[in-house]
Amino acid sequence: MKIDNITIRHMEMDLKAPFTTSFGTFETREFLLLEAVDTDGTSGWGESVAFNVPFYSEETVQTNWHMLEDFLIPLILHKEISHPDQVTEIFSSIRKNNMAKSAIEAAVWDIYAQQTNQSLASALGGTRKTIDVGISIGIQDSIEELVEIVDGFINEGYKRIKVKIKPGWDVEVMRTLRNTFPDVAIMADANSAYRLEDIDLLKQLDDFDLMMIEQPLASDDIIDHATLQKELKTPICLDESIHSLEDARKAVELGSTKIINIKIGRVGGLTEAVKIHNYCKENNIPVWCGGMLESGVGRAHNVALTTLSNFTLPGDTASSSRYWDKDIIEPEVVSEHGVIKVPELPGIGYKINRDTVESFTKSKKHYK
Ligand SMILES: O=C(O)CCC(=O)C1=CC=C[C@@H](O)[C@@H]1C(=O)O
Ligand SMILES: [Mg+2]
Repeated sequence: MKIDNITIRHMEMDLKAPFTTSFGTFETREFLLLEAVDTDGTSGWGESVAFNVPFYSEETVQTNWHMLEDFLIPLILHKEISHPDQVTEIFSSIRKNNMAKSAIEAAVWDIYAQQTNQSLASALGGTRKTIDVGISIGIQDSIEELVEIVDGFINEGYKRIKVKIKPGWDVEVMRTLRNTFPDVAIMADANSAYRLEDIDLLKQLDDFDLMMIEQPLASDDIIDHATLQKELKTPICLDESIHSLEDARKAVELGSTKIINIKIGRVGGLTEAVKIHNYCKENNIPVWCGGMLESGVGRAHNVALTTLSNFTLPGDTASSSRYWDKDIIEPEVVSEHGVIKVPELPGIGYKINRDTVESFTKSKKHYK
């Protein structure tokens, strides 16, 4: 395989409903969409999950464009690639910038799967033909509103409910949800909104039989999470703290986490995501696939990754229609009763609607 040209598109899609986390509210989703074309004309697609603001991680749409244009694209264009695992090696001189790297790496995986006439799921070693999925719900204006939204998604059959928490929107919220929905799988995601001093408050969450508390403490911490996990009954799940297999190994060995949320962009691509999956499987740490309000391209990659055997907990990959009036792929990702059928066509398995892509394109640039 040899990448002949790459097109980057700065996309902006309106979210059907604002999504609020402990670090802010999104009403639209800006992101970079990347198309890589092999010398034989095969197109592969990847999506960077970086936001337009550096609040989830230090990467943004703008930093991504700079890294792709000035460093990553020049490293990979016209280079002979025999397997997508080589992309991580090709990029090894570039520090971090994982979301920018993963946009290209995921597109290369898409090309490879098409050229080897297999689904991306199979190319990654996945075996599942369907995947169970949950839903992630942002912070609402009132607990009553949240209860109504949760009720709706439970009726749609989502396998687990993830709600955002932050100081002032936590214990009462989770108590109400647990009292209203005694048998539903519920988890909380704090996005680093707490400190170790909040330990007494966080221990109150142990009363609600949550599946996990995601990233309660600082986004670059594993030490305080290890201290906190010793005090909590509820398993801690790390998201922002885990950028690589090495981060995962250290966190598991320290006892900082009992579950890991794998996000392809956060860890630099599918190759590293599979390595983290395999390590966690060997160490009896269940994993699930986190979401980043992706378009259908990133959503398709998440579906493929979630077919690997140790993705035993429902992830965030809900239906396209949860986020978008119209997605950029056909068919859209559809979850029926919390189950998504894994496409078996070669590559990501969904067709890109180029007209819809153009309609959401703010700007684009072609690199040969
Ligand atoms: O529905 C999804 O795509 C998941 C949304 C979600 O929970 C998140 C998206 C992006 C950053 C965070 O706010 C949060 C997460 O940490 O998982
Ligand atoms: Mg999270």
